[in-house]
Amino acid sequence: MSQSLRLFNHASTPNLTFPSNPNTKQCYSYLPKPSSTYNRRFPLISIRASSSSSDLDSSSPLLVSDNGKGAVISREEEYPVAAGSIEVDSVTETELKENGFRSTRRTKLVCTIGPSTCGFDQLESLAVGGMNVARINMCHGTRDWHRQVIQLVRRLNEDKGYAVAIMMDTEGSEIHMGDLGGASSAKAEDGEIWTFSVRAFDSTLPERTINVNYDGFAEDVKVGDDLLVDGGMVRFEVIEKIGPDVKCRCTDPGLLLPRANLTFWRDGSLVRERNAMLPTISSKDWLDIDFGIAEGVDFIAISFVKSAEVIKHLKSYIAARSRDGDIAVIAKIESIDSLKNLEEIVQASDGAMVARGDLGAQIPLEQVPSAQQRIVQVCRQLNKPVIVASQLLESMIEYPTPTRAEVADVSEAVRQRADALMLSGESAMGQFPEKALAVLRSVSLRIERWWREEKRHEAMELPDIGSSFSDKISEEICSSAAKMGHMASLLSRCRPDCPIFAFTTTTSVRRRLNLQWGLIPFRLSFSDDMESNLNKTFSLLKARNLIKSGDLVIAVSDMLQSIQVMNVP
Ligand SMILES: Nc1ncnc2c1ncn2[C@@H]1O[C@H](COP(=O)(O)OP(=O)(O)O)[C@@H](O)[C@H]1O
Ligand SMILES: C=C(OP(=O)(O)O)C(=O)O
Ligand SMILES: [K+]
Ligand SMILES: [Mg+2]
Repeated sequence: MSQSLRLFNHASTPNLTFPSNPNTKQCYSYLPKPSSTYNRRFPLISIRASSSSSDLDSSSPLLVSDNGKGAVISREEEYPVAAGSIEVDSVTETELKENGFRSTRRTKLVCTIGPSTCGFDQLESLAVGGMNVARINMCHGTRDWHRQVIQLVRRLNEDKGYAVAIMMDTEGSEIHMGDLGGASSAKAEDGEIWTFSVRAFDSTLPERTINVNYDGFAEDVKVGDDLLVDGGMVRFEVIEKIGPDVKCRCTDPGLLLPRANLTFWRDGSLVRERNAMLPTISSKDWLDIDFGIAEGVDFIAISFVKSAEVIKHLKSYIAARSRDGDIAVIAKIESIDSLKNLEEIVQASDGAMVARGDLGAQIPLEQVPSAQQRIVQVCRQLNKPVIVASQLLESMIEYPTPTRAEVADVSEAVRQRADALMLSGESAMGQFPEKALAVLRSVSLRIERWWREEKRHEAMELPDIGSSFSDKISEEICSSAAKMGHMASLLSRCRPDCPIFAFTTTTSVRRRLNLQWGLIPFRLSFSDDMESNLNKTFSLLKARNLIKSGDLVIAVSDMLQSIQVMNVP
């Protein structure tokens, strides 16, 4: 039987019990006895495994389990896991078997799905290549198109054993161009005169004419303003206004893409008075959100968030409408206001995205890297998953290899320990979606391996975040479990130098956990008896060759408010 060490279990001991085994490391923190019955909202097992008890080094794997951040969720579609079975992503299982625990990828990958990747086989290739979350961007395509993608991802999960989550990204109500009358792009040359118009054109667009989605556009711009397409990819100067038409001269030539974002600048600053009056969630966005709720997406990302209020409003809207209120809301940080109100926005959200595309159109480009670093740090402090997005591998839309600069950018995001990296055009409409994904994967793995080799376990001062007493206890339990292996961990937040196995009873929670750094979600059924849950988990993992007898593990359970160190029986 396992040499089991019970550090604390209030169910059987009134206070802290110190271990009698002299070989175990003496590094526990005092855990006060909870005053009330223990909190069942967060059944949590954290198991840290290594080959022998003397091998408690920081790079050995940590397995964690979490049943979501709220009540145990049951969906109508939810089906019990067959007794004696455990569900894990088939790609992860293969990786675990082939490479062992230590080399599992910690950084998660999000792919935007578009014309290049919307077929079943293409989606499957992305899943095989490590896609954890599929993003659909409601700026483009019809709801029917998006529904089709959602259904294909579902089928992929069901038929082939993946747990790819779906993120729906709203259009938001910023100013953008129309869809170029069906053309995939248009080239604007230096000195050319183009017309930006709010008129509705019933047939084809006149030559060098761009439709603008915002009625107040022609009133708001002034002659002399700079008009930036996509944050400066193409630049125009406003030279004349004729009713609904605004004539502009191209000053920086480039490719115009359908529905590209437009900003205008006056005397070196962004003009944003009008934008401030547009609602963050437009009426079209609300329809898309209803669609997302009806389709049961896992995440809704909100564009151009300005304040925490809109997030709170959306969260209560979702809670009232979704069957189980389990759609996570991701705040996209891509405006000056979102940077100003960053902490409160992140606090109100279930996660954030560093949406560098639009962010770079609203603040000077050279400020984007420091903004990214701050957003990633704030998210980690507040324990919210964070995605770094846009232009990570932009050149791979056209070319099969990335630039050195792009690889350096991806490395930096991984090094910052962002939870996830995202592909946009590279996977949506690029020529090499799978290659781009492979670059994200291999760069992530390389940096993560380098940490292990160099033993760079970055410890960050993390503030207490639990508000309730039992949350605080959970936090204590996790950090003391982490300290035993000289590594940081309040679960994923501590970015421990080991994978974290997350056990849940719920399919949707399993998919949502997929966004978080280092978490490998499993689904199995739990009983009320934690001891037998653990034993069952061990035997299922052993049967799948994912752990073996003798592996040393630390099991953290906030169902029992306990930590146990034991060898796998
Ligand atoms: N559902 C879709 N249908 C058609 N094209 C799409 C779709 N999703 C994305 N794209 C294409 O991929 C590009 C990059 O995607 P993304 O970065 O999400 O959007 P945007 O460039 O509008 O911010 C888009 O500009 C568009 O050309
Ligand atoms: C991710 C972003 O948002 P979208 O692609 O919807 O513009 C961005 O602006 O970087
Ligand atoms: K969007
Ligand atoms: Mg954006």
